This record gives sequence, structure tokens and C-alpha cells, in this order.
Amino acid sequence: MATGYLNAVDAAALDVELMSTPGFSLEQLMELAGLAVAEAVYQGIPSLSDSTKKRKILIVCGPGNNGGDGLVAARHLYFFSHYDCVIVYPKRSKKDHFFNLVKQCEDVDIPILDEMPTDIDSYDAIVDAIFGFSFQGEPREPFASILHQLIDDVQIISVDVPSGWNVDEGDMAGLGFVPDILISLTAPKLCSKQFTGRHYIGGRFLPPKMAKKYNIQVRNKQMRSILYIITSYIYDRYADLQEINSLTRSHIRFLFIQQ
Ligand SMILES: NC(=O)C1=CN([C@@H]2O[C@H](COP(=O)(O)OP(=O)(O)OC[C@H]3O[C@@H](n4cnc5c(N)ncnc54)[C@H](O)[C@@H]3O)[C@@H](O)[C@H]2O)[C@H](O)CC1
Ligand SMILES: [K+]
Repeated sequence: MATGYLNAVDAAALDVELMSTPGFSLEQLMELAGLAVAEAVYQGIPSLSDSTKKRKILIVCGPGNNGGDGLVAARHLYFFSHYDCVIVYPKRSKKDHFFNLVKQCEDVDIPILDEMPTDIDSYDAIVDAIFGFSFQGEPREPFASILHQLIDDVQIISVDVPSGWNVDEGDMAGLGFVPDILISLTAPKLCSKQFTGRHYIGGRFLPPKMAKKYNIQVRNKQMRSILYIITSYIYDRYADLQEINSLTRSHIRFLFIQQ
């Protein structure tokens, strides 16, 4: 089954419509988006077999809601137990909800830095929650420099859009920034046609009528149950992971793109 892509204008319109017609709040959508991001990290960067050791994850958050998804993901990863997160949040939003999200992270002792640490090579992965579908033009500081630092050996997981990419056209600015994993929220954005890495889709809350309106085709039930059986078989062998994996099955799925 093909999955429809969203351009920047439709992605923003869909977001507004989701928060008006069916009555989702931004907080609710962000919580589901952030949980899906945490689950993508869990699948993409599996926990270590030595359960006394934790994966180190750096979560870089931008000034808007994409950054909010990163803050939510950090909190969920803390409770997944296998991950030690550090947040970089250089331009904090002044909105109440973001103040609360920051406090929730501080309450579970997740360090929140204003700038990039000097030891980024020591992390197992970096979550790019810098810009999403409202990014325009070329990245301004401090994010331009941060994006340059992300081009190295550490695995990168981008939230919704690889940061710095034009939402419709891809890497127009020629940054050369290419994540290893992309987690699209609600539906893949047009630029993701150029992405060839591991691709998940999360944030599964779209009412069917709205999916139809925006030409987002969801995989049919039969395909979903076949995938469910396969993933159950693979993951249920690891009894201690079962609970989290049952969450994973419900919130994210692999995206098979038919070009
Ligand atoms: N639909 C969903 O599933 C949900 C998606 N969510 C996430 O929200 C983002 C979109 O959030 P938004 O606040 O509209 O914008 P961004 O985070 O993309 O960024 C806006 C932010 O960035 C600044 N900015 C724009 N261009 C530049 C630039 N060239 N240089 C520097 N700064 C720039 C701008 O001023 C703003 O401050 C979506 O992608 C999802 O990740 C929600 O969580 C809800 C559910
Ligand atoms: K991003």
C-alpha cells in the first residue's frame, strides 16, 4: 500500500485541523508524538545485553514543537530504563507547556544543556528534534553550527523532518546532513522521498475521514496483522522486553514506501 506524503502547507493545515475539528489538544498530540519518538529510539538503538549498562542518547531540541517532541521523548526514554539521556535546548520556548515539559525532565534528573557538549562521540545516538514542518530558509545560529556538528559518526534519529531540510524539497541548503533513522509523525513529509534510511511512522491518531481528505493511505488491516505476527515472534522471545515492545507495536510502524 502506498502512503501519501504531506507538503509543508498541508502538514501545518492538518495540525490545525486536528486540534480543532476532532478536539485534540496540542499537549495530547505532542505526548503521542514524543512517545512514538521514544519507541523509534528503542527499536533503532536497542538496549545493551548487559542490563546494568545504559545507552547514552543526546536529544537536541529546537525552539518549536519539534523540540517539544524531543523533550517528551527524553522523559519516556528515562522510564524505558535502558537509556541515559542528555538534552540540549539552546532556545527555550516561553510557553507554559514547554516550561512544564522541562520541569518534568528535570524532575527525573535529565541534564538540560544550553549548548552542545564537547564529547558527542561518546553518545550512542543523537535525536534531532531541532526543526519540523515549519522550518523555512536556511538554518540560523545557533542551530546552523549545531547541524554541522551532527555530521559525524554518531547515529542520528530525526524527528518528522531531517533538520535543515526544506520540508518539500529536501536538502536545498546543501548541508549534507543525512540521518540514519527518520520518524515521520502522522504522515511522511514530501522531503522524505529522498530519504533512504530506516523509516518509521508514528503518531497514529488520524481519524479516517481526515486521512482521506489529506490523501493519507493507511496500510490495510490484513497487512497490519501479518506484520504484528512477525514482530510478535521476533520480540516476544525477549521476555523482559515484552511490555515495552507491545507499546512499540501500537505506536509506531515501519513505513514501506511505494515510490
Ligand atoms: N502532526 C503531528 O503529528 C504533530 C506534530 N508535532 C511536531 O510539531 C512540529 C511542527 O512544529 P512547529 O512549532 O510548527 O515548528 P517547528 O518545530 O518545525 O519549528 C518552528 C521554530 O523554528 C524556527 N525556525 C524556522 N525556520 C528557521 C530557520 N531557518 N532558522 C532558525 N529557526 C527557524 C521558528 O521561528 C520556530 O521557532 C512537527 O514537525 C512535529 O515534530 C507536534 O508535536 C504535534 C503533533
Ligand atoms: K527534526
